[in-house]
Amino acid sequence: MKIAVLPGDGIGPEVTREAVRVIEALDLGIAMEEALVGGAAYKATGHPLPPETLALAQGCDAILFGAVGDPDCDALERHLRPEQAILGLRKELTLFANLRPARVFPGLENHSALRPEVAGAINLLIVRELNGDVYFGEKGFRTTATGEREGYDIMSYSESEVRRIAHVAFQAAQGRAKRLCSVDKANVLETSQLWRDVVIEVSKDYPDVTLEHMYVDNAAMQLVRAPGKFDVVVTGNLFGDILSDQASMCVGSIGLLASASLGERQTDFGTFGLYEPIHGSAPDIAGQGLANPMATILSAAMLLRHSLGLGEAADRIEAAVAKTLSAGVLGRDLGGSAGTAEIGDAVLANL
Ligand SMILES: NC(=O)c1ccc[n+]([C@@H]2O[C@H](COP(=O)([O-])OP(=O)(O)OC[C@H]3O[C@@H](n4cnc5c(N)ncnc54)[C@H](O)[C@@H]3O)[C@@H](O)[C@H]2O)c1
Ligand SMILES: CC(C)[C@H](C(=O)O)[C@@H](O)C(=O)O
Ligand SMILES: [Mg+2]
Repeated sequence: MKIAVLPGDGIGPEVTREAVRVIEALDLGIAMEEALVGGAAYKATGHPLPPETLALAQGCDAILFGAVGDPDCDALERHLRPEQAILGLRKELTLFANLRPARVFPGLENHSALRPEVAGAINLLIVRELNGDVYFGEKGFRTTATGEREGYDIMSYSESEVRRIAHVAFQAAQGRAKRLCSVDKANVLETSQLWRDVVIEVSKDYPDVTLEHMYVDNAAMQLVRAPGKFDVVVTGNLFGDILSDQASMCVGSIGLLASASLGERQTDFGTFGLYEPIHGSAPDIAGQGLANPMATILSAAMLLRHSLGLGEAADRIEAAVAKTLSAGVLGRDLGGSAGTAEIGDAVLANL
C-alpha cells in the first residue's frame, strides 16, 4: 500500500503534516512518498504539476493532497498557475466524483454560522462532478466587434458525464437516507437542462431513491434555511465548488470539511482516489501554525476507507476527531486558541 503525499502551498504542508502523523501513528504498514505540487513545484521546476509528480500519483494507491495556490503566482499565464495542478490531477486521473460530506460534530452546534438547532440537523453529502462544466470548456480572451476586450469560458456537459456522476450520487443515496437533490440552473442554462433530463433517466434505475430538483440559487438559500432537509446533493463542478464552501460554514468552519475524489479505477485494496480538504492554501494565515488540520485528517480517514479498505482505521480517526472537538480543542477558526500541531497532538492522543 502506497500513498503519494502532495502538500502543496501555504497551509497545505502544515495541515498535511498532521494527517501524515495520524496515519503513521496507526502503524498500518503504508508507504508514503512526498512530491512537489502547485506553486512550490512551479518555483522549483517551472511547472505546477511536474511529470514526476503525476507519475508518482499514478503509481500509488491513493493521493493525500494539501492545497495549492500562491499569490506570487496569480499573474502567471493560466497553465502555469498552481491551481492547474489540482485541476490537472483530477482530469488526468479521471477523478470525476468528488464527495464532500458535511455534518455537525456533537458539541459544535454553537459554532455554526447558523442557529444551533438548525445546524445540529446537518448531515449531508455533496456529490460534485469534477471533470467537466465551465472549468474545462474552451476559454480565452477575444476582442468584440466594437473593440472591447471580452473573456469567455464555455460551459458544457455531455450525457455520459452526467450519467456517470448521477449513478455515483444515486448509489451514495442508497447507502444513506435515500434522498437525492439534483441542483442545477435548468431555468436558464441548456447545460443544466441536459443535466436534469439525464438525471431523471438515471433515476429509473433507482426506484428506492426519492429524487428532487432544485435551482442552485434556491439551493444556496435552503442550505442556510433548512440544511437538515438535504441528504445527498448532486451537482456540477462550479455549483458544487460554491455550495460546498457554503456548507462548511453551516457546519462551523471550512477547516472541517474533507473530500474524496474518485473515478472508476480499482486498486488491490479499493477505489483509487485523491483526498484533500475542501479549503485552499489560505495565504492569510500560512506559516503561522494557525490552520485547522481537521479537514485534512478527515480526508486521510476517507482515504483509508475508500482506497485502502481500512474502514476500521478510518472509524478510529473520525472518532478521535469527534472526541477532540467535543473536548473543546478548537482552532481560531472555531473561536478557540489551539494551533495546528496542538490539534494534531490532541487527535493522536485520542486515537
Ligand atoms: N483544492 C485546492 O488546492 C484549493 C481550494 C480552494 C482554494 N485554493 C486556492 O487557495 C488560495 C486561497 O484561496 P481563498 O482564500 O479563496 O480560499 P481558502 O480556502 O484558502 O481560504 C478562505 C478563508 O478560510 C480560511 N481557512 C481556509 N482553510 C482554513 C483552515 N484549515 N483553518 C483555518 N482557516 C482556514 C483562510 O484563512 C481564509 O480566510 C487561492 O490561490 C485559491 O485558488 C486551492
Ligand atoms: C483551487 C480550485 C481550482 C478548486 C476548485 O475550484 O475546484 C478549489 O476551489 C476546490 O474547491 O477544490
Ligand atoms: Mg473550492
